Amino acid sequence: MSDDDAVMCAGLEYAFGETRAVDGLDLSVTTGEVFGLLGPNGAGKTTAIRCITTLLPVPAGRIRVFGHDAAKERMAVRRLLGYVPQQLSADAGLTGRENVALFARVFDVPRRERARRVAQALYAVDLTEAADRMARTYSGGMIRRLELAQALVSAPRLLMLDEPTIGLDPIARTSVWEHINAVRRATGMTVLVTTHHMDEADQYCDRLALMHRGKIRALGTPQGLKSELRERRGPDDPPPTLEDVFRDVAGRGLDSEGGDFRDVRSTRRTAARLG
Ligand SMILES: Nc1ncnc2c1ncn2[C@@H]1O[C@H](COP(=O)(O)OP(=O)(O)OP(=O)(O)O)[C@@H](O)[C@H]1O
Repeated sequence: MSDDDAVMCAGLEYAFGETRAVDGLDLSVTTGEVFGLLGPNGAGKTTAIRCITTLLPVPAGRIRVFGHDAAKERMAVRRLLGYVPQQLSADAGLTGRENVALFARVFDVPRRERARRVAQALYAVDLTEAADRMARTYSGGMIRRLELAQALVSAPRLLMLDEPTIGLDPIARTSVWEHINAVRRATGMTVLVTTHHMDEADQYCDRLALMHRGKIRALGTPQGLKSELRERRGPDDPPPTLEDVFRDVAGRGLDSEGGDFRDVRSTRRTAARLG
């Protein structure tokens, strides 16, 4: 761990009453990588992400973002990051451009640069043509890309995405990832993402942490995690998938509880807000 890391968490704890949502989390995210945080529902991923964004206080342990202490330098940390939460963050009654402009104001993008930066962010997610339409007319994939533009307008060094592709069809999922990667190539931005989709974690993340009951249980590259399990199981077994790695760590599969309900819940939440 070093202060050059984009994110460093040491001994992080966070409890809701009796529930120890994050329970001694040690984590470091290297500058420039796409880091995936995987885990079943309730593993503590969202809570950890919200502590790193400074939306939740840090009751025990330490978090540094590009060397800045999240407990003592909250504003410095906030200026460095863009955050796309699980919940809908776009306003249906505004156009795409107005939604992004709102974030530009909130994140203090200098007034004279705002129009250009808003247009740039919309262009980066392929929403230039739809920019002046009401967000309520957008598809689910377009809304997610709009939320990405909202997070990108402040030119963050660290982009944090909580389940960015939940409820999207495979084409829209690929499109969201292609836009994330294009911005990353252009800017060198670091990405910290939570996902339930093992195929996405495998394909798009440089490194993964498997989180279970508030702690990291396994850490490595997708290939490294699979190879390590293969070595333990022996060459006669079929080559393990990431799902197998997860089952080995957590005692059950990532998709074995609640996935469908979460998708429905998330989709309904989106529909209710935009409808
Ligand atoms: N506001 C809250 N009040 C009480 N308990 C909470 C609250 N938010 C989360 N929890 C609990 O903390 C634990 C961790 O939840 P968290 O949302 O961080 O997990 P997660 O890994 O992000 O799960 P999911 O994939 O469902 O979002 C769970 O047991 C959850 O029920």
